[in-house]
Amino acid sequence: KKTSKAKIYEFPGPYQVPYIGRIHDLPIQYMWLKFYEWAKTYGPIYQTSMLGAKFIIISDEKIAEDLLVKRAKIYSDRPQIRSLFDAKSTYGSMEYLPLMGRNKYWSRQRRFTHSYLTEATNNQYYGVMNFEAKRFLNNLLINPDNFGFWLEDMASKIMCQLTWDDTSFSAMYTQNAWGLLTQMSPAGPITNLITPLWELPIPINPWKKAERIRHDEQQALWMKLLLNTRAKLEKGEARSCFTKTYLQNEKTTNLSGDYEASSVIGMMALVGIFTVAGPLWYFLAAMALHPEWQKRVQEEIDEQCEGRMPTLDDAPKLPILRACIVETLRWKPNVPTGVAHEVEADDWYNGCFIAKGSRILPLDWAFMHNEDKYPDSYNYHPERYLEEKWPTYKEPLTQFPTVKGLTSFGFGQRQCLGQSLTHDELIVACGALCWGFNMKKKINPKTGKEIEIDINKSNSLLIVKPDAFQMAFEPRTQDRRKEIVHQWEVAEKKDIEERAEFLRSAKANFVTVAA
Ligand code: HEM
Repeated sequence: KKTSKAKIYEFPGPYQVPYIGRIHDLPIQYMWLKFYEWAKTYGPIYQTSMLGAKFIIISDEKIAEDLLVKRAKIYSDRPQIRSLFDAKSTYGSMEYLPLMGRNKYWSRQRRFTHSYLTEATNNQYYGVMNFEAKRFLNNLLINPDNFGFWLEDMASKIMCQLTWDDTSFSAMYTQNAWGLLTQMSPAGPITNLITPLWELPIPINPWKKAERIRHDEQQALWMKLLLNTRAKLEKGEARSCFTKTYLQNEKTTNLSGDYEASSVIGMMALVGIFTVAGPLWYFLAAMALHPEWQKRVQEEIDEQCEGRMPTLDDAPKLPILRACIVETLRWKPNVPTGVAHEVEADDWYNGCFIAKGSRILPLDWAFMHNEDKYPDSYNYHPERYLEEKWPTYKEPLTQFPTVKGLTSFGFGQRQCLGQSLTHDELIVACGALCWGFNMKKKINPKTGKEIEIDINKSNSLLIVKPDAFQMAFEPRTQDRRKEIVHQWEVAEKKDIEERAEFLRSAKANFVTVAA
C-alpha cells in the first residue's frame, strides 16, 4: 500500500470486501481449516479482517515465538469478546482470567492461579486424581455406554474437589463450563461475529438478555460456594481446598475481596473441565482405532507397575503411555485456532506493518500439521517420540515425551497455567483406562459389524471435543474387573469415614472452644 509519505508494506492475505472484510466466506464450522487453507496460499503470516477487526494469522512456530514471546511486552493483551460483559475487565469486572486484558487484575490473578495450581501439583493433587480415576473405572463397569458423561464428570469432579471440597454439583458445573465456553467462542452466539448486533436495545436483544441470566447465575454460584466455605471454616468444619486456603490468607493476598476471589477460583475450576476432557475423548478414540498401541501401553503398565493401576509416581517409567497421550494432543489439537493475543502498539515484522489493536492468532492446527516436524501429520504415530529417526525424538525418555511446552498451550506471558495439571490428569486417567479395560469399536448387534468412530466431526467452539461416538469397554480380565470394584469400594469407604471423622472432631473442638 502506498501513502503520501512512505511505502507501508502489509502482510499478504485474501481480498477484503470493504467494511465486512472476509466475514462472508469464513465458515463458523471448523474455522481453523479455512485459516489453514489460506495459510497455504498467503504464507506463514498473513492478514485478514472481519467488520473492521484486523487478524494476523501465524502458522509458523518461529514467527509465533518472535512476536508472542520475544516481543511479549506489547503482544500479550487480549481482544474484546463481544458477547460477554467486560470480558477484558477493562471496567473492573475481574471475572475471566484467561480473557482479561493485560491489566492489574490479570497480573494478580495469574500469580494467584499459578501459585494455587503449583501447590496442588507439588502435593500430587492430594490424591484427588487417583480417587476420581477409581470412581471413573467403576462407573465404566456399571454403565460403559455413558463413558462420555463419566469422563467429563471425572474432570469436573477433580476441579470441584480441589476448589471447594465438594463434588456433588459436578454435572451441573460441567454445564456451566459449556455455557461460558459457548458464549466466548466465535462459533457461539452470532453477536461474536456480527458484533454490532450486541448493541441493539435490550428489548430487542435476546443475546444480551440470555447472557445477563447466564452471567448472574454463574457469579451467584461462585459467591455461594465461597460463602459456604467461610461458614464451614468459622465452625472449624472446612476441609482443605483452594477456597479455604484463600479464606485463611485473605488478609495477605492482593485480591480485592470475596467477589474477585470467588471469580478467580470459580474460573480455575471451569477452565479445567473441557480442556482435559477433550483430549480424553480423543485418547479413547485413538485406543479403539489403534489396538496395537493400546496393547503396547497395557504391556508397559503391566510390566512397570507390576499389576497395579499406575499413579503419578510411575510416569517416568511409562514413555509409551506418555507418547500416546502427547500424540493424541498433536493429532487432534483441542484449541485448534489458538487463543488470540492483541497488540498494544504499532509494530513491524519482516518489513511489514502490524497496527496497534491487531489480533494475532497462533494457529495451532497449522503448527501440529507441520510436516517437517511431524511427518505424516494426519496419522497417529506415537513412535515419533520413541524412535530416534523421527524429528521429535528427544531423550531422556524418563522425561520426554511430555505435553508440557506444546504449542497448544500458547505463548509468552499468556501461556497456559494448567500444563502440569493436564499432564498429570491425563497420565492418571489414561493410565487407569489402559490398565483396566480393553477399548474397542462397538459391534452393532443387528448387523454384527463394527460401528465406525468418526473422529473428524467435532464442535467448533474455542475448545474442541469430538461429536459423541460409541465404543465398547471390556475389563481386561475377571480379576481386573474385581479389582476395579474393590479398589473403588475401599477408596469410597475411606473417603466417607475421613469426612465423618473430620466433622466429628470439628464439632467436638467447636463445643470445647464455645464452652
Ligand atoms: C489440553 C489442555 C489445555 C490446553 C490445550 C490449554 C490451552 C490454553 C491456551 C492456548 C491458552 C492461551 C495461551 C495464550 O494466550 O497464548 C490457555 C490459557 C490458560 N489456561 Fe489452559 N489449556 C489446557 C488446560 C488447562 C487447565 C487444565 C487449566 C487449569 C485448571 C488451564 C488454565 C489456563 C489459564 C488460567 C489460562 C489463562 C492464562 C492467561 O491468560 O494469562 N488450562 N490455555
